Amino acid sequence: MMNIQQLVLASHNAGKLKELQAMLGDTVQLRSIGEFSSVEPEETGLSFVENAILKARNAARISGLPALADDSGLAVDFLGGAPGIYSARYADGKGDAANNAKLLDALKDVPEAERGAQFVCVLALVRHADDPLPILCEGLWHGRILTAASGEYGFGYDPLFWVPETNCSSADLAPADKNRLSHRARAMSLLRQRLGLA
Ligand SMILES: O=c1nc[nH]c2c1ncn2[C@H]1C[C@H](O)[C@@H](COP(=O)(O)OP(=O)(O)OP(=O)(O)O)O1
Ligand SMILES: [Mg+2]
Repeated sequence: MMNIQQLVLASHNAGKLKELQAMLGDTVQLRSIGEFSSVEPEETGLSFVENAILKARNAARISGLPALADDSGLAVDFLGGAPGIYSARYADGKGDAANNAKLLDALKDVPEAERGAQFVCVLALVRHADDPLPILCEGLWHGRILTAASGEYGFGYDPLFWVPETNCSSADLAPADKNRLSHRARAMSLLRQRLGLA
């Protein structure tokens, strides 16, 4: 459908770059937007889709390359879907450790049966900054929020996300296993199909 050898990844998150590049293999080279600019666009959208498109357009504009963006987050049932699109900013930009501490606190004394959550990932690919037809793919990953952190791999909320199918946290999973099961893996599998790479 589209022949892309080089894509700029519209993300300043090294964890995403690593995972997405591993999923794409070596037919597509992902270049980080960090090579072109250190300014992060404000994520003003009200949905994962809007923020993914906004980040992709911004990266395509800055780099002159086709751009892929990943907007993702954690939607917790007990919190009505929060932090959702605000996951990265949950503890006011103080980073992953503060986000995780705030989440544990928000779910203090909440019983296991009410600790359901899903990771959400939307990938948006634009051929150029003004592309009128971005390619959009989404993936969900269902799990539960643990009562204490576990695991060393991954990034973000991984130490708190219990994965039922493997009976461990997503930070306990070896990277190759997370990259087969995750919300990002599901979205990327759809994107590969759309691009004729599957
Ligand atoms: O597989 C994951 N494992 C653990 N945590 C995750 C995952 N996927 C997303 N997350 C969390 C990290 C961050 O708190 C938020 C994404 O926020 P999001 O704005 O999409 O990414 P970001 O600001 O880190 O980088 P950027 O916007 O430059 O791509 O959800
Ligand atoms: Mg962000």
